[in-house]
Amino acid sequence: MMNNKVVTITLNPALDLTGSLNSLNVGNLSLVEKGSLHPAGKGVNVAKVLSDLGADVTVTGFLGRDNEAAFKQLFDDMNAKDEFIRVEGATRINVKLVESNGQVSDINFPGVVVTEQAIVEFEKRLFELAESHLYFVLAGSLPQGVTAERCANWIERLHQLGKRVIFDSSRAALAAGLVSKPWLIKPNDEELSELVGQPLDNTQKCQQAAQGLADKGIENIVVSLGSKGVMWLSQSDQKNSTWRYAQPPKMQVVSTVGAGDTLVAGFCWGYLQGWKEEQTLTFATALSALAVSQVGVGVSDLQAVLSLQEKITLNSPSS
Ligand SMILES: Nc1ncnc2c1ncn2[C@@H]1O[C@H](COP(=O)(O)OP(=O)(O)OP(=O)(O)O)[C@@H](O)[C@H]1O
Ligand SMILES: O=P(O)(O)OC[C@@]1(O)O[C@H](CO)[C@@H](O)[C@@H]1O
Repeated sequence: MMNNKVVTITLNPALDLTGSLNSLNVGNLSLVEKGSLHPAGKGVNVAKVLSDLGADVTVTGFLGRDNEAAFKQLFDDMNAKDEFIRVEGATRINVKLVESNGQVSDINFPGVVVTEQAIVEFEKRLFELAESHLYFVLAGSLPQGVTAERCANWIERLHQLGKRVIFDSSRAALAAGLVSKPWLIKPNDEELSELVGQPLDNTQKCQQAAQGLADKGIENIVVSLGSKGVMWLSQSDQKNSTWRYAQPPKMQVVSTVGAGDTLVAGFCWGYLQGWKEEQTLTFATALSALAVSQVGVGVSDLQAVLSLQEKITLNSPSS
């Protein structure tokens, strides 16, 4: 059955201030050639891509009251239902400096302070949304005031309600959230390496690390490998696990910011559409590969994604 509805949760959104420059001179003057400021944050980026693809999106999390206008405008443009809890202060501004060789320096700020009262309000809203939704994408870092354990508890409760939680976070939040059995996680290779506490310098090691997580009861482990593509371990039960590896062609990189969020959105869309796994993987890989040729996220040309999808190579990871 086709299901178009999804909730994205961004506990710590951001306005991204992106500057393109020839090269960054750390500790010295750098001249930005072109700049833009746009509403973002991992869950918001996922929502934007899903909405461009045609999903019925509801967005929630915590948003600072002082600078909400750009977010409200984006949600209106996306036709998304705005269920963000408003909190005192301003949503953070994260700085992204993109050099002409494609290298990105991310300077991420801590974000607003969330009170206990706002958290209680958020919980109420989240579980109301669970009455009418199956898919939840929880993406990004935690603001001050929200502990990794609290976040893990939300995943656990959604899991117990039979919801499909797609979880993309890092550091302590990722480690705590894993215990709550999200339905799909998408670490990049560095995050996976940090999680298992060892370098993952070849595919086999990546595979072993992902298998260890699957053994703990996570059905889908998607490991993003930047320009090298995507490895996916899907395990519907202990006996049936499948490894797939998709590689994109070489792309002209403008900015990689949001590529991971676009990949998450592609996976979610494939599931919402009821596609077979290979179709979902090649589509999501093409979608994210194309995303690196632009600043910000969004799908402006679906035909270009479908053409690129035909150029995605599928292998088993050990080959
Ligand atoms: N240079 C590239 N060329 C082609 N595809 C790319 C490139 N960089 C990223 N991608 C695609 O985007 C996906 C996600 O990228 P990456 O592994 O960098 O995620 P990430 O580290 O979570 O990104 P971010 O946090 O910046 O959004 C990759 O798996 C790949 O499909
Ligand atoms: O602090 P987090 O939530 O880990 O990351 C936030 C962020 O870097 O992620 C997005 C790109 O993935 C950006 O839009 C945003 O600034």
